[in-house]
Order: sequence, then structure tokens, then C-alpha cells
Amino acid sequence: MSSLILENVTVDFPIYNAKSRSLKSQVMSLATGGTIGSNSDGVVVIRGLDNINVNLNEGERLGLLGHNGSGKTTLLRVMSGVYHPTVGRIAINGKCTSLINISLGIDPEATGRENIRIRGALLGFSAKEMAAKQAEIEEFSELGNFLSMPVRTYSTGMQLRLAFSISTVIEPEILIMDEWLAAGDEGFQTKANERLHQLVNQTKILIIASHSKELLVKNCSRILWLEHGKVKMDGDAETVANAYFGHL
Ligand SMILES: Nc1ncnc2c1ncn2[C@@H]1O[C@H](COP(=O)(O)OP(=O)(O)OP(=O)(O)O)[C@@H](O)[C@H]1O
Repeated sequence: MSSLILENVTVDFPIYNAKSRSLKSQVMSLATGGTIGSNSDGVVVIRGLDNINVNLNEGERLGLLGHNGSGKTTLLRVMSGVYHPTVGRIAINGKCTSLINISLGIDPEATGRENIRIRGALLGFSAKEMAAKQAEIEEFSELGNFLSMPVRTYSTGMQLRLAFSISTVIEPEILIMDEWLAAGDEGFQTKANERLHQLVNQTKILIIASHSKELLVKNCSRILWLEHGKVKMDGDAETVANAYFGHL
């Protein structure tokens, strides 16, 4: 059974070149972002997440809502292992894939084909599994002869096509997304959308951050509303979305 559990998770970002004396006290509810404070050494600290508790089980589809800087991306990054909690712990059960920063790790000097191979190895595919995946990824990307060219020669859209084709070939049990991924030109977008829908439908646990009510209500069963790194509301998707969009 897949599950994802966060217990008392706090994430602090120490900012060594900021001066705490220049910070003015602000009315919290007016400010965007996390809480800015300082630690015992006088170092300025931005608290991205503040004591978050989430328990996700198979079948759950969690949406993240909140103003700019409320902690959505930080939470997604903690869930995908990019950040470690400063305090608290996280337990992940199941194969987890994050579709945030899909272009990260693409080597511009290597060819498209080499990049597919490199990423496959990083994802833990065996040589045999990779041979089948390689053909599938190449075909999906529709990059043709460009697959033999270094990625630095690609346009932005072509790079995205490659990154998208690679990142979505895996079938995760836990899927983490920051907004709905859009890649490529019109033709490719239709195809990319279909693939994303497939992934979202197949995954056992979904976590997606978005500013779109429609997207969240359509894809999620539960929504966590974050404010200044804290949980403001957690509940049924429609109820939380109505409360959030009603307060704006
Ligand atoms: N790498 C970092 N270094 C310092 N502070 C950070 C870093 N990443 C995030 N923060 C801070 O943590 C808080 C939460 O940011 P986060 O990116 O998680 O917000 P968000 O809800 O995803 O916002 P948005 O809707 O604008 O994408 C903000 O106050 C931000 O300034």
C-alpha cells in the first residue's frame, strides 16, 4: 500500500547575507510569503513551512492552494526529497515521481538520445527495460534526427519535448506536480495532455499545487490550503476551494 506521511514538518531557509535589523515588523495577514524571523545566532531565517502534518493514503488526490509564497512549492519539494525538513519527518511508501523541474539534469552537451539513456539509468531502469523505454521516448518526442544532436542546439520547446517525454514514461505510484505541465506546440500539447491524464488517473496518490480552482476541483478529492507556511484549512476539495476563492 502506498502512503506519504509528513509529521511536524518545518522548513527554514537561513539567509546569511540579510540583516535582521533592517526588517520592519509587518502585519502578517497582509504579507505574502512565509514568516521572516531570525534564529538564535541572529541569522535571518525564512520559514517556508511551519509544522505541517499530512497523512496520504492510496486513492487520495491532494491539491495545494495558497497565496504566492505560502509554501506550496516547498511542500512539493519536501515530498519529492529535494528539501529535507529542518524539523519533523517524512515517510514515503511507494515509487514517487515529481514532475517539477523536469528539465533539471538534462546535459546540454549530450545528445537527446544520450540524455534519455542517462536519465533512464538515474531512474533505476535496467539495460533491458531501458531499451524498450528508449524507443518509446524517442517516438513520443518526435525529435527525429535531432535526437543525434547535442541538446544545446534545441529550441526551448524542443528541450521541453525531450524532458517531458523522458519524465512521463515512468508509471509512478505517487505523482507530484506543480501546476498542470504544458509542453511544446499545439500538436504536442494535445498529446502531452493525454499522457498526463493517463498518469494522473493511474497513480495511486496525486499531489498537485495550483492556482486554478477548476483544475483542483476536477482532479482532487482533498485540498490543503496553506497560509504563511501553515495549514489554514484541510478538507474536501470543493469545500476548501470555495472557502479559499470566496475569501479573495
Ligand atoms: N530556496 C529558498 N531560499 C529562501 N527562501 C525560500 C526558498 N524557497 C522558498 N523560500 C521561501 O519560502 C516561502 C514559501 O515559498 P514557496 O515557493 O513554497 O511558495 P509557493 O506557495 O509555491 O508560492 P507561488 O504560488 O508564488 O509559487 C516564501 O516565503 C519564500 O520566500
